[in-house]
This record gives sequence, C-alpha cells and structure tokens, in this order.
Amino acid sequence: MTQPRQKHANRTHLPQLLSNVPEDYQEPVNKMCLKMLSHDAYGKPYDWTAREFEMGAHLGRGKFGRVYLARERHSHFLVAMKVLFKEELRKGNVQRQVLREIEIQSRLKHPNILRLLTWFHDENRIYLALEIASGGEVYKHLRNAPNHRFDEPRSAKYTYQVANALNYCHLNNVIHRDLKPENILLTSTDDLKLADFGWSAHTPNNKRRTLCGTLDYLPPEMVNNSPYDDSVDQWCLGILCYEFLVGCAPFESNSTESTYNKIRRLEIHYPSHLSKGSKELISGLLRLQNRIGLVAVMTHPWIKEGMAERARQLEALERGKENKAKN
Ligand SMILES: Nc1ncnc2c1ncn2[C@@H]1O[C@H](COP(=O)(O)OP(=O)(O)OP(=O)(O)O)[C@@H](O)[C@H]1O
Repeated sequence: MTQPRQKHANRTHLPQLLSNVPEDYQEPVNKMCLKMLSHDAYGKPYDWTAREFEMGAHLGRGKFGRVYLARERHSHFLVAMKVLFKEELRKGNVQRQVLREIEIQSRLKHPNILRLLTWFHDENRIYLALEIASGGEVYKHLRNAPNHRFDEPRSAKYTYQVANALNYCHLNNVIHRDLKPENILLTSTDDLKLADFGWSAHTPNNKRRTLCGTLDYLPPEMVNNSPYDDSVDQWCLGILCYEFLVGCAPFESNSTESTYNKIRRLEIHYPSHLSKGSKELISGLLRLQNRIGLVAVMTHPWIKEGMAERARQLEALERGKENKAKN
C-alpha cells in the first residue's frame, strides 16, 4: 500500500530545512519553526483573526488599502499584511476581483509568485497575510537605476524568473494579463515575486508616467478587441524585458490612439546599446502570432549567459560587503 503524501513538515524535517539557513540565524529560526509546528493552525484549517498579529511598520499603500509589516504573536513569523477596507472595495466595485485574486493567489505556490499565506476578515476589513518582499516594487528599482534601466545580466535574470512564474501559471490555467514592473516585487535576495493577480488588470493605475498609462503593455489582440489566450503574457514579458533594458516601454506615446497604432503596427525602436541576443528574444515575444514559448525563453542563450553573469555580479557584491565588514 502506498503511504499518503506528507503535506506538512514535522520536527524530523527541521535539520534539513535549517541546512539553508546561515549559521548565525539557525537558533532563532529553529525556535520559530518549533513554535509554528506547535501552533493550532499548523496543517489544519484555522480561523485566523487580526488579534493574532502585531502590526508594525507601514510598507506601502495601494488603491484600496495599506500594507504593514506584521508579526504572528505565537511564532513571531513575519508577514506583509495587506489590509483592505470593505467599504472602499464596495465603492470601487471591485469585490469580485478581490475574491478572484484571493482564490487564484492562494492556490499558486511558486518561488517567483508572491505567496498568500492566509486571509481573513472582520466587519470592516479584509486582511491578506502575504510573504514579505522587502525590496518593494521593481518599478521603484528601475526608476532609481542609472538611466532608469537595468544592465543586461540583471534584465536577463529577472526575465527568466518572470517567465518561470508565468509558465507555472499557464500550467495551472491562470493568465496573469497585467504584467508590469509595478506588479512585481523584489526580495532581499534579488529574486522577483509576481503579485497582483486578476485584479489590477481592471483597475487603472495612476502611477505610470505616460498619459496612456497601463496601455503600454496591452497586446495587439486586446487593442483590437479580438479573442486572446495565454500568449498575451508572452507579449507582456517582451514589453517588460524591453522596459528593463531601455527604461521605458516600446510603444510609449503621448496619446492613447498613437500608442494603439504603434502596437498594431509593431513599431519598435531598438536602441543601439541592446545586444543581438536581447533583441532576438524581445522580437520573438513581440509578435502578432507564434510568440516564443516560455520554456524557450528560459533556455534562450541570452538568458542563460545573463543569469550566469548576474550570479557572478552578486557574488562579487557579497565579497565586497564581507571585506568592508572585516576592515
Ligand atoms: N508582500 C509585500 N512585501 C513588501 N512590501 C509590499 C508587499 N506587498 C505590497 N508591498 C508594498 O506596499 C505597496 C502597496 O501594495 P499594494 O499591493 O496594496 O499596492 P498596489 O498593487 O500598488 O495597489 P493596487 O493593487 O491597489 O493598485 C507596494 O507598492 C509595496 O511597496
């Protein structure tokens, strides 16, 4: 008879789980894990309430609520708590979108997708306990980068991680549809987390810098009001990769009509600093049809070389920090 698959770790798994934790943190992490294992909620359905979390620093503000650093009182596990006001959701007529986001995000489990750990509500608010991505929005990092753009290795790594997350989504019949640097968060370990599922797709975002705002990422089939499938995400990945490398989206323009026309005509200008490999990848994604598949993106030579170089860059940065600490 086959054993039922073990869904939750237990004490015997701790040494293995802790093997990736730096030595200095092993003891507190071990303590926290033991507290988590002994919590009534561990591995069972549980009715969480806001009382079980201590709210801390304000991490950011969205259209319908605020995000705080929060600590679960029993285990001291830290989360990013997104607090949404029901009244505001009602006024914005986005209750259904929020519920869809919760439903989708709670079943997606992937290293490059922001985990929704649990959610609950009270009379006035909905609380989403999210994994922490302490770097915040990739958009902010792009704005702060020299010339508002990332170098090729960093762009290649980020493009790979987004492709990996989207591939997982597609395998689970989810189309993101709203890819853009504002909907991607960065962790302290330079890893990307896709966020905002099926929700901000319908909420205009006033943070983008051009008049036409989020139109910059619209694929031609959506511009033409034609039926579309999951390859819309490949289009958006092409726009995202271009924006990482160039600092603005390829079809940005000062009027909606002009952006639409540029998208329809595939009017793309590739600046001379772009490498042959990056142009090849972007043009394979920004096609009307037969866009490069996500697995092919992940194994593209420009992506592979860039990722290896980004790993070397990060190692060098780490060595630099260690040397500084020694001196
Ligand atoms: N998991 C997280 N970890 C760290 N910071 C976060 C996290 N989630 C959100 N934030 C911060 O809080 C800000 C607001 O997040 P939120 O998701 O509410 O905003 P948004 O996507 O801009 O809003 P909306 O979806 O309402 O348009 C983000 O810009 C980010 O800086």
